Amino acid sequence: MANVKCNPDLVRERAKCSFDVNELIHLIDGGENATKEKRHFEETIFSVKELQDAVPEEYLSHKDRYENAVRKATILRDVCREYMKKYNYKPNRFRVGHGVFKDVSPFLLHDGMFVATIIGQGTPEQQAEWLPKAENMQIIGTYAQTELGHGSFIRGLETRATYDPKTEEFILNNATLSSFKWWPGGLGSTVNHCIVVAQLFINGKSYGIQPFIVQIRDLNTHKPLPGVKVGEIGPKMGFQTANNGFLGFENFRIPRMNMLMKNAQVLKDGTFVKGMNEKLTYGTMVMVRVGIVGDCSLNTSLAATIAVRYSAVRHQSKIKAKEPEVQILDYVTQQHKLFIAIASSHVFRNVYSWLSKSYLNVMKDLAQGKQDHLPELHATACCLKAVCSRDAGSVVEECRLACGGHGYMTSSNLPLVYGFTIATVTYEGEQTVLLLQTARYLVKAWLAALQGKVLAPSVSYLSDWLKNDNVRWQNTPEGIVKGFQHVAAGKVKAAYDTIQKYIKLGKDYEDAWNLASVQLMKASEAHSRSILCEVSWGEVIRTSASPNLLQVLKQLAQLYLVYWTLETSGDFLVYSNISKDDIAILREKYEELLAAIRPNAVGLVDAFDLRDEILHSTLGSYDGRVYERLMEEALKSPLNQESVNASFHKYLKPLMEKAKL
Ligand SMILES: CCCCCCCCCCCCCCC/C=C/C(=O)SCCNC(=O)CCNC(=O)[C@H](O)C(C)(C)COP(=O)(O)OP(=O)(O)OC[C@H]1O[C@@H](n2cnc3c(N)ncnc32)[C@H](O)[C@@H]1OP(=O)(O)O
Ligand SMILES: Cc1cc2nc3c(=O)[nH]c(=O)nc-3n(C[C@H](O)[C@H](O)[C@H](O)COP(=O)(O)OP(=O)(O)OC[C@H]3O[C@@H](n4cnc5c(N)ncnc54)[C@H](O)[C@@H]3O)c2cc1C
Repeated sequence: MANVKCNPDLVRERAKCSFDVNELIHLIDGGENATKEKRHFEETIFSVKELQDAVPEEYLSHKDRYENAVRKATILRDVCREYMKKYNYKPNRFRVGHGVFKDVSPFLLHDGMFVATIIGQGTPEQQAEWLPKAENMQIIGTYAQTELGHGSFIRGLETRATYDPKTEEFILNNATLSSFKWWPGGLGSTVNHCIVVAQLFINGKSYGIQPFIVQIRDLNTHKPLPGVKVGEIGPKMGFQTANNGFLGFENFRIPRMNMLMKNAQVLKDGTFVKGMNEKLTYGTMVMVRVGIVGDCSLNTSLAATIAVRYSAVRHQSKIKAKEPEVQILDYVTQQHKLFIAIASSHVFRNVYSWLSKSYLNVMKDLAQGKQDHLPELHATACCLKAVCSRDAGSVVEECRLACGGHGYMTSSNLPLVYGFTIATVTYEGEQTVLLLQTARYLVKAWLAALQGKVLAPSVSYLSDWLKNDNVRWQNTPEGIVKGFQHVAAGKVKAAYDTIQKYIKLGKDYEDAWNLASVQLMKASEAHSRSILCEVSWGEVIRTSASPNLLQVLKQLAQLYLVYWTLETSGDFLVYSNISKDDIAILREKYEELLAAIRPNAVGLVDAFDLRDEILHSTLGSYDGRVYERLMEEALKSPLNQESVNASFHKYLKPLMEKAKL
């Protein structure tokens, strides 16, 4: 990239960077070698001509766009397969996926949830049967859980799997419209198999929801099998190429061994054998929620790179009347909009890495029959997924708005990035629903703290606060982290007290919970923010990097802490010992941090190392040829391929002629 002829502003920006951009790239990737491997892989993918679109996708019809996405998905699969064989390298398909599809691959659910559920929910025998076929794409699948009538409340799912001991089969049925599966990615026209989450019935008795692996289309003709009704759900806000679909069954029979039985089993005679914990059936969702935190880091870095580079190139208005128009990045309000995006991406990455380790530890424990840490993992993954996805959506939208009118152009790619980022707020557990899951855990933890019990590490601050809620405020990163814990503890206590108040007024627990649920949700958010602050600050101070880089990483981490303290200063005034003077000091600190980060802004986004092919943006490319690219892309419009459009003769001319009469 270094030899590309760049916009002079970007050249100047790069020259003033105070740290070694390559050092940060290696740090993000996990080492110099990892960067080399990543770049070699990406070079290979993006040099495949067939993966490059001649016409921007947005000009294609819904159908052509889908077919083009499937075409590219299959080529990408082949290239990856060869590459993995040759180099024994497991690539990050999500990163290149943004480049290849711009939007979402119709195989996303195959990779992200179908294969993962076979691994997580299948017995060794079932894995041996299905996994090789799924991994080498002999079968293509998705994860079909949500229905028209139920998504959040999965115990309310209506699809039925009724066991027939005579034939040793399950009979799948969707008797009502609301029971139809609705949303699964790839289901519309791509997949031939599904994980179907259905209510198990044996001898008229319900045994809760269980996962079943179901073939829905003929492998040769791709026709839906008899008894299967399947189709696509139509255009959405984003995810246009994900091929989300609907599905219903009518007396559709599958063999007994198609119930994934790692956790619970149905024996031949219809005996149901309960698993260690029925919530393990929800395991794939926990894994994906962890992954989404990492995805939030990637999505945020895409938007930050586009908006920061554009802001360095774009000149508009003046700060001083007699001086030239400035780069819009010099407006402190612009820095306020954008630097939190850079900082958030680093925070999400660090927290993702921490959360993934917890996830893997809990999986190891579960394999040995230990489930003590599962509730903590579930609670932590829920609130982090909810808050990170919401933050990422807001950050991406702020970056788009920060690009003014050009940010509204599809060719900036910011509308698409927003489309797939904001979807993460809803899928894999709607944000409020997940925050309230964490709130259940927090309320229990609070009760345990009141009883003097030892709490799990992520909530131990509740006990500390109970012992001493009068800690002096300190304007240091550690002091701010403590402050976030005080806010969280104060909010948990207030929500708990509110529940108790309603119970004393004669409400039952469930109604009291609902009445207090705004507070519970806010407590959960505050708990999540305290984890984000504590973990990300902790990771940064433990980072081994050169002094110059470490200084910049600390500035970003501090920016995150100070930004969120100021954003939630009302909470700090209520629940911590912060004073108005402390807030004034933090405001000053915030301005200092923006100024300190300013010279490194372009270097910092360069360090995300997102190739132009991944960014897909007229505004964000490495060379900064913004106006040239905007014009080049505009000229690709089909309306610009003709000097006069047929509508002139058909409609406009007759209209004008009528007006003459
Ligand atoms: C740089 C790296 C990038 C990497 C990127 C990787 C990205 C990966 C992407 C992969 C592909 C992504 C594409 C995805 C597309 C979208 C897919 C989907 O959306 S699939 C459908 C997802 N659906 C949901 O998430 C539904 C949400 N609802 C639920 O999870 C549940 O209904 C509920 C948890 C909200 C409630 O369940 P319910 O049974 O009603 O439980 P209770 O409320 O009664 O709680 C009982 C008890 O159980 C505990 N619990 C609940 N869930 C779990 C769990 N999963 N694990 C452990 N424990 C759980 C809960 O805490 C309660 O405990 P208690 O002690 O009683 O308080
Ligand atoms: C782009 C996209 C891709 C998807 N892909 C898949 C897929 O591949 N497979 C699949 O199975 N599903 C998929 N889904 C479905 C997704 O998982 C659900 O839409 C999601 O879990 C939310 O459920 P819902 O739609 O029922 O929302 P609802 O629960 O109906 O939410 C509507 C409102 O009700 C509120 N609400 C609901 N319950 C409660 C409660 N207990 N307390 C307080 N408030 C509540 C919510 O907070 C929200 O404000 C996808 C969805 C999207 C948008």
